[in-house]
Amino acid sequence: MQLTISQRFYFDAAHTLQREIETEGSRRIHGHTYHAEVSVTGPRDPVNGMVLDLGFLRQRLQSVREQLDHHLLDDVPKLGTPTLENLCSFIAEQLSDVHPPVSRVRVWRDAIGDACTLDIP
Ligand SMILES: Nc1nc2c(c(=O)[nH]1)N=C([C@H](O)[C@H](O)COP(=O)(O)OP(=O)(O)OP(=O)(O)O)CN2
Ligand SMILES: [Zn+2]
Repeated sequence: MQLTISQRFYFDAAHTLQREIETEGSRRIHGHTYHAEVSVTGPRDPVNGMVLDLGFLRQRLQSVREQLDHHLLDDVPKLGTPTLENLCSFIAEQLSDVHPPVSRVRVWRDAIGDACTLDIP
């Protein structure tokens, strides 16, 4: 039986973005509060009854958060253009050694309802 556990974190960060619409406001440095949810899918360990200790996942998410929170996302190494899409793949890459593996990363901004979901088969 496969089960999915998940954990959320948030970070406040600034960025700029080159776009074809709403160009001026996006090009200026501005900030957002981002929320992220990371899911891990796997079987339960028969001894401890856990897919993965959520405390372990929390520690890993804290180290990802430290790379993003109160940073200018344009300058974060390996992130690329600071879009929701690239934030999903950056977070997944940072957690690529977690076992059982990360099955989904979701990043969203509550203020305007924007969201991106990366499903990892
Ligand atoms: N496919 C994507 N499209 C857009 C992304 C993205 O990450 N992926 N990101 C943006 C921008 O971050 C943009 O700043 C959002 O701008 P806007 O819709 O104008 O929202 P506000 O900055 O006004 O929102 P507040 O959070 O209320 O300040 C655009 N497109
Ligand atoms: Zn923005």
